[in-house]
Amino acid sequence: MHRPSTSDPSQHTIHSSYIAKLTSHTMDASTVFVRIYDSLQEIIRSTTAFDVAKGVAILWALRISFCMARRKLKATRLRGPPRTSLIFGLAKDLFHAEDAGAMYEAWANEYGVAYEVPIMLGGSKIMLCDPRAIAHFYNKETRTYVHTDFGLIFTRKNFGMVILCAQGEEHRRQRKSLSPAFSHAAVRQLLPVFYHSAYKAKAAWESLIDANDGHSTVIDVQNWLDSIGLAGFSHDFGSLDGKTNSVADVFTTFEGSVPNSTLLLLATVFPLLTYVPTSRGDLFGDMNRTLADISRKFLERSKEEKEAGIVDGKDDKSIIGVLLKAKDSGTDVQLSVEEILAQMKLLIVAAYETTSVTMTWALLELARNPDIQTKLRAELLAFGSDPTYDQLTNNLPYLDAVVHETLRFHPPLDEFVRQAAEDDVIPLSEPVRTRSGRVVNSISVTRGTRIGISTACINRSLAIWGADAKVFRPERWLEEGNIPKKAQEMQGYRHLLTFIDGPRTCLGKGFAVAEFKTVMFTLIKNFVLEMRDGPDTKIEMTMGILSRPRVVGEAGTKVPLRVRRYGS
Ligand code: HEM
Repeated sequence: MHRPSTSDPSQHTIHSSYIAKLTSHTMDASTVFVRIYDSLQEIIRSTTAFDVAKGVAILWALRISFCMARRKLKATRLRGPPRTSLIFGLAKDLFHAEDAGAMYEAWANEYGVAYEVPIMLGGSKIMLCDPRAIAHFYNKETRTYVHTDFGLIFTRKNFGMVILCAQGEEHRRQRKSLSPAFSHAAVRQLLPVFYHSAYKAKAAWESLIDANDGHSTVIDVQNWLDSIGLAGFSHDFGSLDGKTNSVADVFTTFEGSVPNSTLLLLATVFPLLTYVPTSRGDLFGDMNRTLADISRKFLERSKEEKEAGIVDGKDDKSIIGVLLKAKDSGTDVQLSVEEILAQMKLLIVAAYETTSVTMTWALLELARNPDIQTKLRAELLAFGSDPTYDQLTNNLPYLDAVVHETLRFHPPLDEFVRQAAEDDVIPLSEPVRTRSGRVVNSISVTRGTRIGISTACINRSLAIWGADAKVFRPERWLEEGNIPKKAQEMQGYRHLLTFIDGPRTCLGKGFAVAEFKTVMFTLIKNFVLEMRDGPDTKIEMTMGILSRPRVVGEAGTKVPLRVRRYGS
């Protein structure tokens, strides 16, 4: 069908005749409304995709010019690295970098603890590498500093209305309803579930060794789905039994699927591009459907069990049990069924991917640092039987040190970008020099400014963690006064930003640390790990849902280690 463009003069005549009709008579309100509606319909009908694109481009250019003008007038203009591309700024260089944290650290050394990085289409983001600035930022999260439009659209598209994209009061409400599932008391009750999973891994590894020569074998160690399956949903995903299952299948499909960087980076400026079909987008779609299906089944099964009196609602401490209680609570923190389903999908991904990547790194570090592994095993063997929750927390200092050194050295989520919802002044603990050469102790930012924090940079920074920051050295957590003053100024969980800080700090960090320690206790006590191809084996980063380590030359995300039964 022929669709006339708005540049067609006849169309302008139609519009002006409508307006003339609207203004030349005295009409009642409903007639005016109908005519406005009709004229809007007419305009929409006569608008082509090209017109829409033109309109969006003009609006976008106006918005950028307005923001830039405001920034010029009100914001502190910081120094920073030059752009390498007119279109992408430095965004592509950072996207493809093996260690973006190291790039941010080098720029902090050159330009100071707050600096500006050019990104897409003339935009920029301010990076904060200063404890005082970061504490201020996290104090104001969810109100002054909020998700970028892209972050919101991406999360909503892939998970729905989950806590990750809620802001302000809505975030507080969702957090209050989820918190009971993650209290110390709740995690303490989940400990037997974590041990059950760890023992299943142990049994699986033993059978693999027995099937080989009875002493050792090579095992790909990235396989940890059961814990979250059991603890979160009173459900055994069964991946350690070697059964196939749809959740594990979905995660596996992401192995090696690299996002289209151009499209992804453009979507940070034009968030609607998130909806352009891509093969990775299809994987997210599949994941979403599978997780929605599984979550719905969990929900139905839990309801049936509760109704049949199999599980006492009061005693069901699994995450789904707590979510169901929130649904039925009748209080202001009540969650709708759709919200529960969305949170469940998010939790499966948030809990599984992050914990699994971190544990893989821990096993890798122990395999390439045999002295640390031997020292850890000595502590675990001396302790003897399986520790309780309190003993895991207080009585195994070297295990605690290994876990926290892994969290410091390998944060699975390595950068966060938010945008200012209002103008603000960010205080600094040390002065920086601006573009005009002024020395300032605080920086003014205007509404819309993007603010970035690189966890990888902060956690491994020489300026913050001292001369041995780039070495995996658990001892730093044990020696009196060994955490440098600058690192101590860094708030967050044990001075780390791995779980970020403020109102959005990871709800599952107690869960993750307890699970991590239980698994390490069981496996390192019973097995000796070595790099399959010797201590110099190269590791590289690849993509799963998050970026993950793999041994160079392996397919997918494989980390094959030689696993020997301890004492054999
Ligand atoms: C080593 C493991 C983990 C790491 C490093 C980690 C890290 C994080 C980080 C950085 C955030 C903030 C994300 C953002 O605001 O953009 C977060 C949020 C969250 N995490 Fe974790 N996480 C881990 C494990 C878990 C586990 C095991 C669970 C649940 C069982 C969990 C549940 C959550 C939830 C519900 C949020 C949203 C909190 C909110 O928005 O208020 N996480 N996590």
